[in-house]
Amino acid sequence: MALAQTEGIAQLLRAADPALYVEIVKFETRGDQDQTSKLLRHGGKGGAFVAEIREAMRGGELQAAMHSLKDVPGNEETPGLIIAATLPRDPANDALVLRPGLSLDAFRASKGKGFKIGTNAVRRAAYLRRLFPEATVIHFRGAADTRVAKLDRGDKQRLPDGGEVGPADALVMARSGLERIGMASRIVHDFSAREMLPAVGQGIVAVECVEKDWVTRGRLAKIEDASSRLCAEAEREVLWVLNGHCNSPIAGHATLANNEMTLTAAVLDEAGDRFIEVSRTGAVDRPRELGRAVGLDLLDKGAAEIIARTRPQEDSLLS
Ligand SMILES: NCc1[nH]cc(CCC(=O)O)c1CC(=O)O
Repeated sequence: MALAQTEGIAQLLRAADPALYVEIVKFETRGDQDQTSKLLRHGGKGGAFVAEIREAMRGGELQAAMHSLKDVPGNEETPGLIIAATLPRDPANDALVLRPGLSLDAFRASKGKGFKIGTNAVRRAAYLRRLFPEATVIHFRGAADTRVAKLDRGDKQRLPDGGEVGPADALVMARSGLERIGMASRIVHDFSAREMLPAVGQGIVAVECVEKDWVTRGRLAKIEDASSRLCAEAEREVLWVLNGHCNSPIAGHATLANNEMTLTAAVLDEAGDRFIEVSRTGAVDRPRELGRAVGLDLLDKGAAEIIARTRPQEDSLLS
């Protein structure tokens, strides 16, 4: 998935400047291969590996780095670096994939009863518990293609305590991720924002560079998508207001229409019992203001209480 996203950036850069030489440098993505808590302790998904890439940029070995915006923490300082481009947003929604042989009709008829649904994100797990209280939600690790392969093989998931669970009957993943690995044809249902609000930044690829590298910034400015930047700023402001220390599932999604922005954000508890959602519409050119207002609305409505009650998670908090 990371490679597909990076190739997308390279194509845009080459289209903007045909004379530009673009080389993709692959880092051994321990984050993708081995998503154990060992890595997550360094500060989020693949934290150790992101630090290596940033080091290489600061050292001048690389000019730019690709991130899924969703995986960039909302409260992290990255001195000297800047997100110089946000690419046009891919679909932000989550999607349902079924084990071959299972039908959506059967799933619908059962309302999830008897189904084991795998997902890698606390936000998706919380929404699934709300949507399908009778289904069993199981934590499904691994890179996107690994997760689909595990589903198809009927692999069991090993639990931290040594036990096993599964096999899974279904998976919930980002549509954009499935598209990037060429597996969109496996999607049987796209969740609407009403059913399952996406994670902040989901579907947006961000390009980071050294703040003072004006040559690179100039090149990246040419591939910047203004709408996706506006949405990203509004959504990420919500994270900022909720202060990142939040271990509860948070969702946030902005859309633009008629020169206005509508921002919806939610805080859930893991069990899916408690759920606060807020939506506001505002001026398109003041995304942070809107994000701030929505974040404060969430706090007013009791988000802080949900957040305080959620036990710390080692795993991805925001996805
Ligand atoms: N956490 C991993 C991750 N980071 C970004 C995406 C793809 C979605 C995107 O473009 O934001 C995924 C896969 C997933 O969540 O299923």
